[in-house]
Amino acid sequence: MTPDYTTPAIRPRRSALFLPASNARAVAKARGLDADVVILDLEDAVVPEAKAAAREAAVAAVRGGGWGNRELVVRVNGLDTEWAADDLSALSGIDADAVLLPKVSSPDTLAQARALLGEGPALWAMVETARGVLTLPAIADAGYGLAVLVAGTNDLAREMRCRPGSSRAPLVSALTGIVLAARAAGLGVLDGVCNAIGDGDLLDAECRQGRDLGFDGKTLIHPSQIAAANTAFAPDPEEVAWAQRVVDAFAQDDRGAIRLDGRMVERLHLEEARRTLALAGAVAR
Ligand SMILES: CC(C)(COP(=O)(O)OP(=O)(O)OC[C@H]1O[C@@H](n2cnc3c(N)ncnc32)[C@H](O)[C@@H]1OP(=O)(O)O)[C@@H](O)C(=O)NCCC(=O)NCCSC(=O)C[C@H](O)C(=O)O
Ligand SMILES: [Mg+2]
Repeated sequence: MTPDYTTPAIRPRRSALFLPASNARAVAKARGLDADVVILDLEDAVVPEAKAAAREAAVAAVRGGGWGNRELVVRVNGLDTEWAADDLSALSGIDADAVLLPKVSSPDTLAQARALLGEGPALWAMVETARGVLTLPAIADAGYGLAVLVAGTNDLAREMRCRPGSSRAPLVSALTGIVLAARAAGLGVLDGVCNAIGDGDLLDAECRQGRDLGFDGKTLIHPSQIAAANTAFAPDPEEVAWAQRVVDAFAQDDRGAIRLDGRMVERLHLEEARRTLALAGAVAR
């Protein structure tokens, strides 16, 4: 039977922390951090001379356990590089939650990766090439155990030759496209990284923007960024209180649309409210 890689229950993915798999100190530290997802990187954060050692370290880190409820993901090198086949075969059959593929520009990349990986971890795909953005529906619908799309804003900005600035305006249409493709295919979706370590205002603004665009969470590069993402991508107390009021109101009134606090509320809002409560409950757990 083909494994079901989609996530039936709500799984918070507010914060997804990248770290080089070659950095033993960071790997040890990550086991105690409050990130929902830890991504051990074999790609851009690891220099060519360290690729083999990083791969061994990633496998050892997965096998070593101690990750608690965090989702553990390994980002492999691009399928067109000399390292990808070894990365994927080393990860086949081990207990990572997912393998993150960089620079996915077509469904073929997912097919090739799945063939090398065999059954096992889900696939997550980075959308960070112009071609990848233009091919989004086919990628998102391709199957092969694809569970999450991840925006790669650094590579995308480089390819587009745009200047995102603090508003990220030049990237917004691509970010929206990534969210739309993920939602249409029932996938999770994560925003790109904020490179400015120590600029709390910029990080907060990017987190709010990502949340408002519809992302589930944000990829991060430093432990100091986790708290901001965890706060921004969790329902706040007012949202939770409103969601509970919507659920309670529909329990008393079975019409399709009702009036609550001077606003029209429909059954679609009830679904949304139930999701908010489920996410808040999952975060609390
Ligand atoms: C960016 C860094 C290189 C900064 O490193 P450094 O200045 O050494 O950090 P600190 O001195 O502030 O570190 C303090 C302690 O925290 C640990 N640490 C640092 N970063 C991490 C981390 N990401 N995860 C876990 N722990 C971390 C340090 O080890 C220190 O610990 P201790 O000594 O015990 O106190 C560095 O932060 C870093 O390497 N970040 C991750 C870089 C990375 O993975 N990049 C690739 C992914 S992003 C990407 O590729 C984007 C995408 O593809 C796109 O195209 O957009
Ligand atoms: Mg990238």
